[in-house]
Amino acid sequence: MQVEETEINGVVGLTPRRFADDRGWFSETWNQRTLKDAGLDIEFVQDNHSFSAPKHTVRGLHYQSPPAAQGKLVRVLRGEIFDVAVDVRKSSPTFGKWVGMNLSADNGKQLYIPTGFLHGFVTLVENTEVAYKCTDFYTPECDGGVAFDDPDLAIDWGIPKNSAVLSTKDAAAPKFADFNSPFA
Ligand SMILES: Cc1cn([C@H]2C[C@H](O)[C@@H](COP(=O)(O)OP(=O)(O)O[C@H]3O[C@@H](C)C(=O)[C@@H](O)[C@H]3O)O2)c(=O)[nH]c1=O
Repeated sequence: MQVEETEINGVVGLTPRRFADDRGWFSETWNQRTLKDAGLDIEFVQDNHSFSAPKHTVRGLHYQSPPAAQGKLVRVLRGEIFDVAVDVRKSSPTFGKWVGMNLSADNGKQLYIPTGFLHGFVTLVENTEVAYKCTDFYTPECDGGVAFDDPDLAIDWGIPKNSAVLSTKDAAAPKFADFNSPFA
């Protein structure tokens, strides 16, 4: 397991080893003990899988408030995404800053995003499937969002202006300035 720190404390890139042979390859995509040894002592309770048909589908930026805050371990089963985490921990020196990583079926990379972050991704190719493990259950009453293209966040999604494909909910998401972070 290759562990890659990012510019934001707590957000970590992980690349599990792939054992190649004539058939293809084998990889442990999640091993609690290996991650504990790497400093990530996490318990997951829910696995999610989403499929996005159009290229440039943006899902995010999303969060669940405490007591249902979710840490997420994200990877791509088919296609490619640019995965983004925005630090919204009020006491963090990097509050409001974002970090992004290309995750693809080919590169096998994973991004761990702890609680206290907004999370979103853009698909870079058609028919992209994303899988992620969560540390708490889906709790709609704690669900919230912030506009992915908020100028205050200035996230470089790497896609042409106005090309994002959004859900109705995400298209109406509040501004970052109107978001009162629930994360201490
Ligand atoms: C997230 C989620 C959604 N749903 C349902 C609610 C709704 O009817 C349908 C689609 O939900 P959404 O539009 O919220 O799905 P989506 O926009 O894919 O939301 C996800 O985006 C990424 C970026 C995340 O980080 C996730 O935590 C989650 O917020 O699925 C569940 O049943 N369980 C879940 O865990």
